[in-house]
Amino acid sequence: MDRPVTKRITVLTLQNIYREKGKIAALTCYDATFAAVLENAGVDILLVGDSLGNVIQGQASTLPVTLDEMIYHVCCVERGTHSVFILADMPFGTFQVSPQEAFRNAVRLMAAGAQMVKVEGGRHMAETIEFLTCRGIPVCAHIGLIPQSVHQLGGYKIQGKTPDGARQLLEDALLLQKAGAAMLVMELIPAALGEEITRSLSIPTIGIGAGAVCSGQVLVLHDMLGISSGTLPRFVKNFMAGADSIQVAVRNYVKAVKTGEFPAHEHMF
Ligand SMILES: Nc1nc(=O)c2c([nH]1)NC[C@@H]1CN(c3ccc(C(=O)N[C@@H](CCC(=O)O)C(=O)O)cc3)CN21
Ligand SMILES: CC(C)C(=O)C(=O)O
Ligand SMILES: [Mg+2]
Repeated sequence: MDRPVTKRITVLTLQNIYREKGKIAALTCYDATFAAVLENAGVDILLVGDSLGNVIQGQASTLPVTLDEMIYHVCCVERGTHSVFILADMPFGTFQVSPQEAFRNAVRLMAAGAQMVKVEGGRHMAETIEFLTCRGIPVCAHIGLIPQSVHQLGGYKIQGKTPDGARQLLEDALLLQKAGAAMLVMELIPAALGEEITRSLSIPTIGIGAGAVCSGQVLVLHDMLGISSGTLPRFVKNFMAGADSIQVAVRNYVKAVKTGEFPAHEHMF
């Protein structure tokens, strides 16, 4: 017999958690050992994020990360796990030129073991999201602070602060859902806007600095383990404080997300 296509949590499992109003706990992950720890601790989604440029490679931004590097880390995470859902970032420059080029590049991440790809950007990504979705590749959209545009945004600043900015982000979210996005990451936006977008959509929203009323939360693994260098964004909580192992810290994160205890007021804007 063939190797089973997946014994994993699927996009349907995520939709079920969402429909039953449960919370989705996601963390970034880049290697097989952490992947096994996170899977055993009950994390629902492992995001192989291009934040690996920062935390693995020591880069100043996510911009230098290549598709081949992303593929290598997706393979590592896939090998370390058997049940968790694997989401992979499309790195800078691999999906912006055309829907066709985005499809070719997304295929390589899916072949490496990703179950969904994530693309940064608002309404201008709608055509690409529709192109991929219609051809069998589930897509997670990512709006708000989009780190690949850091040089355009002028820093890692909160987005959607003005009434006009907030309205545009809500419109983006609705257009990306209409284009077929299966999920939406919202990064660094006011909590009230995160709530408004979450209530306006019928797909799960995953927040990072987007307040408590999201369908789920994500953090960079190294940030929540308290081992990242430099000053951390306010939305980060160190779950190693008061935990005596990484396993316990990750379990506490999953519990805190599922109960709605994280994020608390001090992690919001
Ligand atoms: N380790 C790590 N964690 C991340 O969350 C992360 C990365 N790397 N690399 C890519 C981007 C960059 N991110 C960042 C970086 C800095 C802030 C930050 O300092 N934000 C300020 C907000 C400033 C404002 O109010 O506008 C903060 O206080 O949180 C936020 C997100 C998120 N992503
Ligand atoms: C912070 C999350 C959402 C991400 O895109 C990444 O880790 O690259
Ligand atoms: Mg990313």
